[in-house]
Amino acid sequence: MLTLPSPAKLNLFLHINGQRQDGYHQLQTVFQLLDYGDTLAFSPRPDAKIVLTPEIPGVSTADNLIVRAAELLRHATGINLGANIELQKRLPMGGGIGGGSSNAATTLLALNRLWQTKLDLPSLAKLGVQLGADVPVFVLGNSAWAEGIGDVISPVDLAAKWYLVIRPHAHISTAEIFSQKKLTRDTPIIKVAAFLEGGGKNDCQDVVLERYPQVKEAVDWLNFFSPAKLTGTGACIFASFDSEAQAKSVFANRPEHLEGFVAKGVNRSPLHTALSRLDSVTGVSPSG
Ligand SMILES: C[C@@](CO)(OP(=O)(O)O)[C@H](O)COP(=O)(O)OP(=O)(O)OC[C@H]1O[C@@H](n2ccc(N)nc2=O)[C@H](O)[C@@H]1O
Ligand SMILES: Nc1ncnc2c1ncn2[C@@H]1O[C@H](COP(=O)(O)OP(=O)(O)O)[C@@H](O)[C@H]1O
Repeated sequence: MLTLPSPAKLNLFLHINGQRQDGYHQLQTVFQLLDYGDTLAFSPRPDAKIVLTPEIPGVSTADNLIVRAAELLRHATGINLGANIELQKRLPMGGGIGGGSSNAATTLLALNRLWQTKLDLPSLAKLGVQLGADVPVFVLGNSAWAEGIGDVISPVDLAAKWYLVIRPHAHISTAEIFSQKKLTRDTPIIKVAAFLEGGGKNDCQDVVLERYPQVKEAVDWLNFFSPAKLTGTGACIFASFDSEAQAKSVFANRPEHLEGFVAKGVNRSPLHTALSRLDSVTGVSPSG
C-alpha cells in the first residue's frame, strides 16, 4: 500500500488582469503550499477497476477528481491496471484551498509510481491541467508564482510562516465568482518583487464578501488579530503569523461556530517530500 499526503494551498494574493476571448481569466497569484491536507492510500488491482472508498457525499464517483485522474492516466498511457484508493478527507470542499485539485495530483503521481508508467512531472502536469487549472502546481510540487490563466508557473521561495485558515459555512464555486459582472478584471500586472515587498490583494474578495455575509463576518473577526485575506475564489480566509503558538492562540479564541485549522507554509510539497523519502529508501532515482 502506498500512503501519500494531498496538501492544501493558499493564494497569498490573486489579481485578475484581464479576460480572454474564451472566458478564462488572466491572473497573477502566489500558491503557498501547506503542510496540512488529505491522505490517500493506493494499492494496485490486477483488473482495470478504480475503486474509491469512502465516496464523497454529493460528488458522484464519475465526477470525483481522484477517479478522473486515475482514468486519465490509464487512458494516456494505455495501461490496463486498476487501483483501490482510500481517501481520508480533512480539507473542506469549495473552500479555495485546492483539495480536489490536490487529490487529483496525488493520484497522478501515486499511480504513475504504482503502475510504473514512468511519465515525468511536466507530462503529468500537462495531463493534470485537463482536470483543473490548479492541478499542475500540486503535480510540480513547489510553492509558486503563477501567471497566464494560472498555467505559467515558476517556483518561489516564501518566508516561513504559520497560517490560520478559517472556513466559513459557505460552499463557493469558482465559476460562480468568475461570472460576476462586478468582478475587478483590470488590475495592472505586477513583478514578483512587488509581491515579496508586501503587495497584492485578492480581487475576488469584495464580490465574495458582498454575496456571503458569513465570509465577511469571519474576515472582520480575523482582521482584528492580523490582516485577513480570501484564498482563491473562497470561501476560506486566512492570516499569517510568525509562530505556531501565535496562530494557535488566536484560533483558540475564535467564535464557537467558526471552524478551521492552523498549518505551516512550506516551499516544497509534503507529497514530493514523501515520495523522495520513499525513493531514498528503495534506491529509485527521484522522478515522477
Ligand atoms: C482562480 C483559482 C485560484 O487558485 O481559484 P480556486 O478554485 O482555487 O478558488 C483557480 O486557479 C481556479 O482553478 P480551478 O478551480 O481548478 O478552475 P477550473 O476548474 O479550471 O475552472 C473553473 C471555472 O473557473 C473559471 N476560470 C478558471 C480559471 C481561470 N484562470 N479563469 C476562469 O475564468 C472558468 O469559468 C471555469 O469554468
Ligand atoms: N476528490 C475531490 N475532493 C474535493 N472536491 C472534489 C473532488 N472530486 C471532485 N470534487 C469537486 O470539485 C469541487 C472543487 O473542489 P476543491 O478543489 O476542493 O475546491 P476549490 O477549487 O474551491 O479549492 C468540489 O466542490 C467538488 O464538487
